[in-house]
Amino acid sequence: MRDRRAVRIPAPAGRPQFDGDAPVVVVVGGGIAGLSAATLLAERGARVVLCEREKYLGGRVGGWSTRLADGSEATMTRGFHAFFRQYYNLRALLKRVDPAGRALTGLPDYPLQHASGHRDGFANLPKSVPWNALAFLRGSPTFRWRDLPDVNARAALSLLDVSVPRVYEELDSIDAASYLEQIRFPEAAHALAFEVFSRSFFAHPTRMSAAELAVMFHIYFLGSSEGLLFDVAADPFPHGLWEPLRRHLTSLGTTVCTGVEVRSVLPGEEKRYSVTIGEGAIEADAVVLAADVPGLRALVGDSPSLGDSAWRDTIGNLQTAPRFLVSRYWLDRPVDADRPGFLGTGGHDLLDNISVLDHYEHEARAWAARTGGSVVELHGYALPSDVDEQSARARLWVQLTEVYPETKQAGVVDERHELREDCPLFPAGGFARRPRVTTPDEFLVMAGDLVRIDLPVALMERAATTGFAAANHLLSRWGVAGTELWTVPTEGRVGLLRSAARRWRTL
Ligand SMILES: Cc1cc2nc3c(=O)[nH]c(=O)nc-3n(C[C@H](O)[C@H](O)[C@H](O)COP(=O)(O)OP(=O)(O)OC[C@H]3O[C@@H](n4cnc5c(N)ncnc54)[C@H](O)[C@@H]3O)c2cc1C
Repeated sequence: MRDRRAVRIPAPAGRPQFDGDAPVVVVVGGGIAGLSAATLLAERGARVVLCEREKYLGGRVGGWSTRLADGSEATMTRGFHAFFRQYYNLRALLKRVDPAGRALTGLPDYPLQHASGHRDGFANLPKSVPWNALAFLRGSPTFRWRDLPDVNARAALSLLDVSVPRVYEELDSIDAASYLEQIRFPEAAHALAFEVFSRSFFAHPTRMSAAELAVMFHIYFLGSSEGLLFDVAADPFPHGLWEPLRRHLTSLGTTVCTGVEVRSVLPGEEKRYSVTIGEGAIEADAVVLAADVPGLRALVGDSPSLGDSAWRDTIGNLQTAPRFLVSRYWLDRPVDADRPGFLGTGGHDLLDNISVLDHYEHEARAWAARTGGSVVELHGYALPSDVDEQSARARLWVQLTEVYPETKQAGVVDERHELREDCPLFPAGGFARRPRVTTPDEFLVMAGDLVRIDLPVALMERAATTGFAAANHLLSRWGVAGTELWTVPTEGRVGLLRSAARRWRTL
């Protein structure tokens, strides 16, 4: 159930559908942002062409078939994803093809384990703020009451009064590491809760905006009653999520093209744009750019008449976070039965989390039941530039054996590794320069987790929210109704804490 204080942004008004005047819209990118935009536009009757460079949909949440050394067919994916309960807009997208909510399944907790042995969790906390935070503090071995006098209350209070977008004015100029130092949280707490968060943005805290970290804190701690509990995909992403959505789109008349790269968007002859796709071109009335950072930079670079020079500079200056490695192992024996489906890890050299897929995903569970083995995935984010792929793989494996010692004896049936560098970086001072949903061209819009929208949403939910917002913008240009959006409250929800923070701010 949605937080009762969640905020509804009403749908832009208009006629319910296009009637005989449907425009052609090309959506560039078949990740969550592109799929959200394409779905809403197609549902309103636009003639949508969705173009995705990879052979699969889902972007960074995509997956593909692979044959393992033992002859089994398996699905490799871009890696474990947590679908938090406050991802209202993403869930609205998935509901189109999964009305009963079977595609996602809950994990009981979000356990975090530090190399020193401390372990925290978020299960069984009260739902209301601030009792959830107080109960967490009471039960946490990492946050000890006796450490609290050392905390810089003034700096920490700004976390209690996060208001979006104001928090970007207050904190975007400093990086997350400096901010964490100002707060002076106990070291283990700092490493566990906050570095884990900032690394979930694929960046080391020194390279990430403190405002982005504070927004995460708001979304998952004090801003929403859903907290840090999440669901995972019960089936590999393509089977459970994206192929059903592809069928939904096709049934609405959308042309879904995978394995094709959009190379440029140029002025059209009969319509506003001519979109170059592979060797051909399509004339379009509007374009949604829902590509990742490298794709956007290349596409805009090859589309000289698109936007204006300030906007083109913004796109040209977008940065990606450092490389990250996802390693999946099919092992010849199980891990201990009490290992959680997902474990966040802190204080290790490269390892950020471990998931045991056969503990929650049907396909992996079937493979494990058939072979007596297990399927384990390791993530290492923000890899240092001097670490090559081979040594990153080796170090992640060693760290797995330290956290789950039973894997020392395991034989590897097969393994797959994905080393990528395609997540956006949100550096300190970068907020004002982020691209927005609207662009200097009225019928060119943007969507994606890199796109600025002044709501407390992040990652997959930012992708879905900006995707719907981009479609809303185009639809309202044509006088057609859009969709409502939802978000967790845009500011701290406990009046007392908010006024304390404000008082400190004015001192
Ligand atoms: C390992 C990993 C773990 C993650 N874990 C979580 C998590 O637990 N929770 C969470 O909320 N988020 C998580 N994320 C982040 C999440 O995956 C992203 O926020 C989200 O998927 C972004 O969606 P998007 O549509 O904005 O971009 P993308 O998924 O990157 O989609 C952009 C698409 O555009 C395509 N493209 C680019 N250029 C072109 C072109 N010229 N022509 C055609 N197509 C093009 C790309 O191939 C890509 O498919 C994780 C990411 C990774 C990598």
